[in-house]
Amino acid sequence: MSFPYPLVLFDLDGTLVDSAADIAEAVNRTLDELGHPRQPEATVRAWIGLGTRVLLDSALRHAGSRHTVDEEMPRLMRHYGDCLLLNARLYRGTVDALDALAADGVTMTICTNKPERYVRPLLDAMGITRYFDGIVGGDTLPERKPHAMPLLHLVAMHGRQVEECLMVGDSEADAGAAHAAGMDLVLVRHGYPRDFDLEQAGAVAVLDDLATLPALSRP
Ligand SMILES: O=C(O)COP(=O)(O)O
Ligand SMILES: [Mg+2]
Repeated sequence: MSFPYPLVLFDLDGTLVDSAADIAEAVNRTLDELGHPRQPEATVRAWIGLGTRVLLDSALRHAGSRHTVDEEMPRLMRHYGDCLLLNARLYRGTVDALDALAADGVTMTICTNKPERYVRPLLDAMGITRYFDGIVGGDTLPERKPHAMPLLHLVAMHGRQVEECLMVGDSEADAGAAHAAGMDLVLVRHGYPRDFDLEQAGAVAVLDDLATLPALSRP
């Protein structure tokens, strides 16, 4: 193996899959049904990354809604499932990176804040399920990113030490979780980073294209 980390934890939305248009459509169908104005995708992108409760809470607050997250989660989840595969696509370089790492013997997992039941259907539709050995979603464990728990769960599942593992993500949640776990971090520039300076996040690399990931060397 030439890649310096035998276990890689990939974030999903904004890192491997460009899913913002579908998430925005799910939010907009929800807002529409509640009588609130639809929002541009650019606005919704800033609400992605901390899980679907934060997504809905952000949308309802932005709309000045009297509806609550607890009441309206089932509505959002219905639309989320309906919209999951409308426009989703892999980022350029994703398959190249996964192929090269797999050929090198690297074990790969998914560590996402997306609800777990939507993760595998999305991976299946993108044709990349076979690369991953272990999936943790935003509702799999009691804590989600930026907590360290989902990362440490995957590390333990594979019997690895944190020092042997790399988190690859796009957002503050990924950076926060990696730092909390004491894990090295790579960030991509093509995702949904909210109010967050990728260059100042303590990443070992910030990539324009995932295809360059397999050439990463350790700091
Ligand atoms: O669902 C979210 O909030 C974001 O999902 P991610 O962790 O794959 O970026
Ligand atoms: Mg992400």
